[in-house]
Amino acid sequence: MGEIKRIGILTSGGDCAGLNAVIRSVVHHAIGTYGWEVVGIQEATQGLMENPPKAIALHRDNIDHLLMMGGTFLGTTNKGNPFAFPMGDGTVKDRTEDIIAGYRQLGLDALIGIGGDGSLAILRRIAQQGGINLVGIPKTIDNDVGATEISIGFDTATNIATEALDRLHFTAASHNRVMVLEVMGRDAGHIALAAGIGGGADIILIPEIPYRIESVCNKIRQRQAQGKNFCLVMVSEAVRTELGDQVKQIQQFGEDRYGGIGKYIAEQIAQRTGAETRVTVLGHIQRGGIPSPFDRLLGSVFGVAAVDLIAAGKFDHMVAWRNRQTISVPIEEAIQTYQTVKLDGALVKTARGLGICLGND
Ligand SMILES: Nc1ncnc2c1ncn2[C@@H]1O[C@H](COP(=O)(O)OP(=O)(O)O)[C@@H](O)[C@H]1O
Ligand SMILES: O=P(O)(O)OC[C@H]1O[C@](O)(COP(=O)(O)O)[C@@H](O)[C@@H]1O
Ligand SMILES: [Mg+2]
Repeated sequence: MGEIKRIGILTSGGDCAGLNAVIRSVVHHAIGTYGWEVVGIQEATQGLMENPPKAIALHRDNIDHLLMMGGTFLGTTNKGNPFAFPMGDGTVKDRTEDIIAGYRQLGLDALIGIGGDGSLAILRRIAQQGGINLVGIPKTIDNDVGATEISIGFDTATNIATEALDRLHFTAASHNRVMVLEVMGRDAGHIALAAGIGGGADIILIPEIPYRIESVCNKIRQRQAQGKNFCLVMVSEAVRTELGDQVKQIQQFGEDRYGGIGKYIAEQIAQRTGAETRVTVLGHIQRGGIPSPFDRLLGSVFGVAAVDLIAAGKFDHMVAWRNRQTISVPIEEAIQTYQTVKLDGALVKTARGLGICLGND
């Protein structure tokens, strides 16, 4: 391995709280401990495609405010597949060589990629083709990256979803309404389950557990019989209709986005129970805002660990959190084991123990 002098860092996929804390941590450790230079690549692979590549030098004197800043000040992308990149004239082009050329032009010896399953798979493929020394850091509010117990952004998103449920609680009780809260998470129900338990939901629907709408309605009737005329229903965005149809919104660039299942569930409840229902779609509120103390901590921990992996020459690995410590795992292992909610796991048992309806009772 050649001597490391200059490393790049980029954020990829959906933004989340805690990304800036990672960047700050990398800059401090790489410069302060190892004396390397650090280059911040803007807008992930899209910044590397440009000529000259979009990047800025990062120094220790202008990063202190980053710890408590949401989003990613480097920018990110979660659209425009680089292997079939839309060129604007209706054609698509494999931009891998352009991205590798951008990396070379910046004179980098290694690259830290902060991303989720999709980003890490993309970055790994490019790194293998270009001989790039890649180290990964897991981030995503969805917490669906395998091989790590937790990723950057999940804690903040869960806090926000919990707070939303707290707020809905009072207005639900005041008006005797069934309040449905739809949260993000893609195909994993981690946010819904964790925030649903933390916020005292009566019903939690996640994509991993097929539900019957009558089971949901029975829970509402049961509460009514106990004199509780309001109900809090947490629904994860990728939950399907009872017939198994996926509710999606097609957006720009032909990309599918989940959204709308909360409305379907609320309508079904209203029709079958006569209850007055309202729907809140939490949306990108979950991704924004100030990082929680835990995400700042995890970001700091992962940043230092990733720099140490580069120093040790342990490339094609991702830092991970397991059993109260940081470890490194092959990126391949992380992207091959998409992490959904375990049906026999502690949180499902907890929800059932609390009498929360998961839709299949
Ligand atoms: N460099 C990239 N260019 C275009 N799309 C990307 C890029 N990185 C990730 N994506 C897309 O963004 C979406 C989310 O990526 P992912 O990495 O899973 O996000 P996260 O990293 O937040 O989990 C996926 O559909 C993925 O294909
Ligand atoms: O910001 P967009 O493009 O609307 O994407 C929304 C999606 O991104 C997320 O917020 C985060 O997903 P990733 O971490 O995989 O990017 C999902 O929960 C949600 O389905
Ligand atoms: Mg993802």
